[in-house]
Amino acid sequence: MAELCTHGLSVEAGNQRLVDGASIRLVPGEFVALLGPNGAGKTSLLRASLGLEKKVIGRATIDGSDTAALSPMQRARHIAYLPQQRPLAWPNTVRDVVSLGRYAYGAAPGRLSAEDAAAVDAAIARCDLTALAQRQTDTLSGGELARVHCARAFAAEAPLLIADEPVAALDPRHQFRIMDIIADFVAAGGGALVVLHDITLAARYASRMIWMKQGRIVADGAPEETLTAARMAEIYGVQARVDGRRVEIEGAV
Ligand SMILES: Nc1ncnc2c1ncn2[C@@H]1O[C@H](COP(=O)(O)OP(=O)(O)OP(=O)(O)O)[C@@H](O)[C@H]1O
Repeated sequence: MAELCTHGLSVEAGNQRLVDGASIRLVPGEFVALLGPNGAGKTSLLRASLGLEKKVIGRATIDGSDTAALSPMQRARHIAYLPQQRPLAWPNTVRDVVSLGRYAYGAAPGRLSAEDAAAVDAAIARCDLTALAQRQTDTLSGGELARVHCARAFAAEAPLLIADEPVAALDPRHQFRIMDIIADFVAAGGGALVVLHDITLAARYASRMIWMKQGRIVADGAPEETLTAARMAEIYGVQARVDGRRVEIEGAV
C-alpha cells in the first residue's frame, strides 16, 4: 500500500524553524485537509515531505524509502504534487499540458505511448475537460484552468495526491467541482492531502484534519473530534459556532 510518512520533520531557513517536529501519515482512502493560518508552515511541510526542502531534520518516506533520495521520476510515480504556484511555461493545448503529467513515465507531449494516451484521456475525462481538450490554455477561465492542473496531476496515475490550495481564487461552484474531483479520486482508492483555507469546505469533504500553528501540528483527527470552537480560536483567532461538521465564523476573537 502507498504510504507517505514524516517522522519528527523540521524545516529550517536561516535561523528560523518553519516546521517543528511534524509527524504525519497519508494512505489511500483518506481525504486529509491540512489547515492553519498564513505562514503556519503548511507549504514547507508539504515540500519537505516530498524531499524538496534542503535544510531538513527528521525523515520523510514513501513506502519506507526516503523521499529526498528518490529521483523526480520515481517520486512522481508515487505521489502527484499540485503546488500553490502553478505557472505554465507557455500557452499550449489542454491535452498537451495534461500530457506533461506523464513525465513520470518518460513521456512528453507528442511522444505518448498508447498507455500514456489512455491515462491522459482518462484524466481529461475525470476533470470534465473533454470538450476543452484542444483549447489553448491561455483562453481558459480560472476555474477551467484549475481543472487542467488537476488533470495534469491525475495523468501520472500516482496513488497519492498532495494539493496546495487547489481551490484558491475559485468561485463556490468551481470550488465544489474541484473538491468533488478530489473526492472521486479518493473514492476510487487514492489518498489526498489538501491545503485548504475554507474550513466549511474542509469539514464537508475531509475524513481527517491536520491543524498547524507556528510550524507545529497541534491536532490530527476526524473533523468530529478536532473541529471545535476552541480550536478555531486557537488556530485562527476567530470566534466560531461549531455543530458537528457545520462551522459558522462569527468574527475575530
Ligand atoms: N526560504 C525561506 N526563507 C525564509 N523564510 C521562509 C522561507 N520559506 C518560507 N519561509 C517562511 O516560513 C513561514 C512558513 O511559510 P509557508 O509557506 O510554509 O506557510 P503556509 O502555512 O503555507 O502559508 P500560506 O497559507 O500563507 O501559504 C512563512 O513565514 C514564510 O515567510
